[in-house]
Amino acid sequence: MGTVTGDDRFIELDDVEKVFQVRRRVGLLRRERHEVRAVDGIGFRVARGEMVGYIGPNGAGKSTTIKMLTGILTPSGGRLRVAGIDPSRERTRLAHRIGVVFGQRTTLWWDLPLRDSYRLMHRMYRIPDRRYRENLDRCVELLDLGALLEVPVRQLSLGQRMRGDIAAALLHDPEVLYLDEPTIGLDVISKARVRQFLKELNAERGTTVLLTTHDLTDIEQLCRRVMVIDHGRLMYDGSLAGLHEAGASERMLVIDLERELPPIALEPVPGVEPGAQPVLRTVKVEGPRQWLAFPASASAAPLVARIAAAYPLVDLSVREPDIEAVIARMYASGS
Ligand SMILES: Nc1ncnc2c1ncn2[C@@H]1O[C@H](COP(=O)(O)OP(=O)(O)OP(=O)(O)O)[C@@H](O)[C@H]1O
Repeated sequence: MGTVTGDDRFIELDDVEKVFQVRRRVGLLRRERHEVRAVDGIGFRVARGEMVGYIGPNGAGKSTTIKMLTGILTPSGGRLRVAGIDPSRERTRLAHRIGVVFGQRTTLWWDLPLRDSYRLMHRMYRIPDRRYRENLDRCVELLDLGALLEVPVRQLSLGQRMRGDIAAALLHDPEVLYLDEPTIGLDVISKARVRQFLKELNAERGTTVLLTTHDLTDIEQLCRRVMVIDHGRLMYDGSLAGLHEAGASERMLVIDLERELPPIALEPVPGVEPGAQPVLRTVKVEGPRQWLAFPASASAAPLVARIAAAYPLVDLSVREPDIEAVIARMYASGS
């Protein structure tokens, strides 16, 4: 078995830094060296079996962190361990214990049918036959890959390819899975399927998951804990509700009524303190459609039920605030 390590610090970073030396052109001929501190002194622990969101604006240092965790990049400073292993020193040994999915790139062979890519991985990772077959069968079933196995990867849609990539990352039973934007560009149904699969994986196998995303719904549905990074530093580590509170952010109900009506206004719920009731704020009314903002930390379901009881509701959706907006408000409120 692998290196023994405390389960509460399965992933461990202490004051980790990554500094890139870049040359920048100054004027026509001169080039100047300067430093980019992509990761600037980050420390955190992730326990075995946790599912953690790792979010932040573009260029914050997320991918650089993940690359250090996989051993692709060596930290410039600090200490980093995954399952007790120093990734950059023992990258190959670690590779047998981790899985990585980059939403924007594929690890599959472009010209080969999915099944052949998996066969290659079977050999590359020296996965025991039985384990390989069991894992493949399970992924094929849960990710609905049956009809796609003989299709060359280049002919797959983005959502199909992503499911194919997730299966590829799991064939060797990794203990840790790093997901970099796993639902980017997917339609609603594919997103739901990927999220459901990850939830089951985590619940059944106890796989530790570190998830980078710009989609707050991913976090909301999958992660009890979220870390926010910006300019290479950890800005927040806690629950999503806590993040919403820190950012005082709002979600939006988009309501389609049967006909055009004045802005929706709800009667207060009897017996509940006025201060404890979520406040609905009308943002826009356009014909029978209304946009209503409510505090992101409040639950949407009771609000929807109250609206449905009082108004002729035809359709509705809940829009999440985007991560950049939440983080911007977090700064503004001085957290
Ligand atoms: N190989 C490199 N050489 C020089 N600078 C780099 C390199 N890789 C990343 N950077 C810089 O480091 C910073 C952090 O980049 P990183 O890719 O980690 O951000 P990110 O949070 O993953 O962003 P995104 O959400 O856009 O993927 C950026 O300023 C980026 O330009």
